Amino acid sequence: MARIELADLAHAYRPNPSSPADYALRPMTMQWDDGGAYALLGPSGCGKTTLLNIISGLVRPSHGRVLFDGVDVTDLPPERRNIAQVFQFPVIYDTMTVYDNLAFPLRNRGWKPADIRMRVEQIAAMLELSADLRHRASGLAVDAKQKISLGRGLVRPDVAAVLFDEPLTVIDPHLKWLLRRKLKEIHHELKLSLIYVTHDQVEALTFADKVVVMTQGEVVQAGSAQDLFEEPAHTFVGYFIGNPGMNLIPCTVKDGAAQIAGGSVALTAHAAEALRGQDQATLGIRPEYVEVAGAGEAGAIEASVISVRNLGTHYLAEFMVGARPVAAKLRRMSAAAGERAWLRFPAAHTLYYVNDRRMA
Ligand SMILES: Nc1ncnc2c1ncn2[C@@H]1O[C@H](COP(=O)(O)OP(=O)(O)OP(=O)(O)O)[C@@H](O)[C@H]1O
Repeated sequence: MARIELADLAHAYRPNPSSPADYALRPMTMQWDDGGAYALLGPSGCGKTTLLNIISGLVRPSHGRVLFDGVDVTDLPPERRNIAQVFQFPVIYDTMTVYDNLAFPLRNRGWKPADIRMRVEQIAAMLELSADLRHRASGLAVDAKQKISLGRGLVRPDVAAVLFDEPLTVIDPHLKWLLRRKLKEIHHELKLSLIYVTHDQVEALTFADKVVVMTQGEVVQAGSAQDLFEEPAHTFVGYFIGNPGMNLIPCTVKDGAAQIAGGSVALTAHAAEALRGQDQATLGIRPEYVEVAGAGEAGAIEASVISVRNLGTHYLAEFMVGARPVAAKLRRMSAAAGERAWLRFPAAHTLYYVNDRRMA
């Protein structure tokens, strides 16, 4: 296992990039700790696969360096980087048995047959493939084949890291859920460094200890599920994580308050200090923390109720505050669509952004 550092890394597929939009990856410096379980999360086209391929050596970055345990590997080809990579679709030898598929990476490195047997049986048991070890891979369903691919990625204990690029795409939803949990258990047991690429927030948040969120070629936050939920560092993290995502409401900063559509939300001393010198900001609050106040209550914002849905465990209500929609998840909801309501944004859960970055 290795600590992976990306030092001032950037990548453009086109020659002579001149504007930020020409880069598939914008300049980044970051570190992936030895033994960590990471997810790389972001929408299609944000640069996840490019970043993964730069770590494995399939793509050479146009700027910056890649270091494994402090050693510069930027110019090393994939086969000399000691990385295992699992792709979206199974990459296995159809004519071999499941056992031989799993044993292949170990035989290649000259392991003794008895050691191979022990390791293959351990990995097969973890992935519930033990009963299939003697079967030819060609006869198996696609999800069993993908389990073999996962096994081949995990079988070598000496790799710098195992990289997964959307590995559960071909797996049916129920098995997907089980395999995600399994991969997490395997991570705790084998202590491998894992980087798991996905565009699915549930997949990322259930698998990883640390989720690295990307948008438009940029890493905008790396943190635990709780960090991303409670304190999104960037408006993109706010609305991408959560269902529905964070409410983001433009406001005017004036007289110690955030002014929105005729109402005002008092700033804490910390927020007032952080927003000093700004006259415009964006107020962010998750639907989980929006509260309904009494009519005309001090500090409450007037809104119109657009829709209310009873989802069994809670109500999902949509309001309009001025021209902005605001979603709320509420335990109780007495107002109906078309009526007025007053909303309260508790200071402890109200964040402020300027140019998409969190200030307070
Ligand atoms: N070989 C290539 N040549 C030119 N442009 C590329 C190449 N590969 C990717 N790109 C571009 O780089 C950007 C990032 O692509 P990348 O595949 O890394 O994103 P991604 O987040 O992995 O997306 P997806 O989830 O759809 O695979 C996209 O604009 C894509 O069109």
